[in-house]
Amino acid sequence: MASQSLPILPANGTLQIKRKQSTPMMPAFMVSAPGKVIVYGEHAVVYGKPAIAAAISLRSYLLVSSLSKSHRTVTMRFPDIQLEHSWNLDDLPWDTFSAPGKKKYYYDLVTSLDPDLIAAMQPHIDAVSPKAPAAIRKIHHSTAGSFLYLFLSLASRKTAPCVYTLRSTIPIGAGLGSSASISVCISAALLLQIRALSGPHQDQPPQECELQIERINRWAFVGEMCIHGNPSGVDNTVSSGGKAVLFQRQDYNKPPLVTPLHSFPELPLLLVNTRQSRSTATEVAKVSTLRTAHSALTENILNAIGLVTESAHQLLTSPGFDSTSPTALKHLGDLITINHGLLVALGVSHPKLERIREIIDHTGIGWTKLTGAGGGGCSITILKPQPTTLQNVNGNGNNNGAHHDSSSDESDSNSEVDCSASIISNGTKLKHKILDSLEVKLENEGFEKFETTLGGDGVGVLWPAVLHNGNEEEGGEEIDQEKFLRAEGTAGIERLVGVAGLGVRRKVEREVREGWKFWRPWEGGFA
Ligand SMILES: Nc1ncnc2c1ncn2[C@@H]1O[C@H](COP(=O)(O)OP(=O)(O)OP(=O)(O)O)[C@@H](O)[C@H]1O
Ligand SMILES: C[C@@](O)(CCO)CC(=O)[O-]
Repeated sequence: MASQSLPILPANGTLQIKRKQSTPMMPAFMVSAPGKVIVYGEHAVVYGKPAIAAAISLRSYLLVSSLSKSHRTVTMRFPDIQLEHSWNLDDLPWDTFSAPGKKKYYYDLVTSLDPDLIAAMQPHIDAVSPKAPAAIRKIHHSTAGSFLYLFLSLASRKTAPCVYTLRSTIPIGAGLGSSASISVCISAALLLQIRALSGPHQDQPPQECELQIERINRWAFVGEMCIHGNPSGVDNTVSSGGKAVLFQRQDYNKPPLVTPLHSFPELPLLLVNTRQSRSTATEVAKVSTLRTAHSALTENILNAIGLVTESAHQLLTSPGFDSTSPTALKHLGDLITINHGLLVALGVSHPKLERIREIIDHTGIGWTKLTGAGGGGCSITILKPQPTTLQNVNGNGNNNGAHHDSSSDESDSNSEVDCSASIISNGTKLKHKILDSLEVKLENEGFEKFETTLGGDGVGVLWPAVLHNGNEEEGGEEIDQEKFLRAEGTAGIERLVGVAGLGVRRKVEREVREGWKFWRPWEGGFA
């Protein structure tokens, strides 16, 4: 593996490539970007209200492998959706994308898709999975459209033939920003390939770091537009920058207001996937229909959601905010409950989301809401520091607002039995026991549970795609396409790419990603 440094673009914008030696091909490299949860404010954010969103530790990974010039192809290998397709580089509509008035540059702000460019691209999208069933073809065409629009906008006829292999640990279409995460990966990879990004590297000033993230984010937004039409941009913003943000987009012709929330606590989070698929576009359209039919009412609900977000923001940024204080956590938790109720009123919940909330409420372990577009997808639960007191384990209290109605007796009695059995002095053990019994119960009903943490890193780069695993002498482990494709499940992918994931039961420590570099403006630049 040729050793080659990341391209360096100095502040004055003149491109310099710092290389040990010139090599005919770029080394294989990887980029990775996180999923997100919207903690407060989904749907209302589409109508100009603020939302708070945070990165999670589930991520997408894109491996970029150059081919020799004789290949003349660009290939997507996206096994998560069983998509594999190659285009001949010379057949693509470069002329249309580079025509005067059409050509966009890496530093441009693109806020809408150009119908002429979409039309020029269409025959090449139609050629993708032509025989697949309609529902699958639709998914393939969205992803391929997003990839090709970015590729044709950022690359050029002279771009080296390449294979882009993508795998993600983020459940797709579950409200966790899987599409934004892949758009961020594609945008970052292409910008790195055309050398429009510097770093992340040592001594990178925070402003430059922010500029790089913004550049990736802008193009990721274009990718998001290809996948779901009218995105607010919140998902790609969090996926690019990581941690948590207050996000507001009042004018779609201008960049959104994004305020990083450095004080956002690294909260343990329980994520439950209904496994009920839905499309963000459909859920967003539902709210739009409701808004037309019941405009004043819907406007009030959207305003109320905006107030929920503002209240959380006020608390999170108040002097002396302490995320370990039970009062502060209860405030944030109450807002989760209220926000969920308002989303129910907008009609974007689903019986399966309600069932999950009911099961979790009965354990008293935390506060639950749907996250993202709803209509299925995932719920999030912010965990209480000490989930269940002796009092409510015994059924004498209900500190969670959970309705202990006799119709859900089964979950009640189960959790009571389980909790009673584990009334031990150590609250952590109790929490683990509740989480274990919850997992079984949720799985029995066909749901999938993830334990994760809020507020991690944004986009990262592994350049070249080699992990040293503490042993420089052996030259490291190269991540090639076949290894990457063979890695089994989330654990296999994370092991291969060098990520030690975090769960709610582990101590909150910085995740270990050997060789990976991240733009971290909140730490003064690079890390
Ligand atoms: N791992 C992946 N491989 C290929 N395409 C993907 C992958 N993950 C997401 N996509 C694309 O993104 C689409 C899902 O986007 P959608 O916006 O519906 O859901 P989401 O991004 O997971 O959730 P939300 O936007 O509500 O947070 C898929 O249909 C597919 O086109
Ligand atoms: C439903 C929505 O608010 C969040 C999707 O994760 C849509 C958007 O912001 O683009």
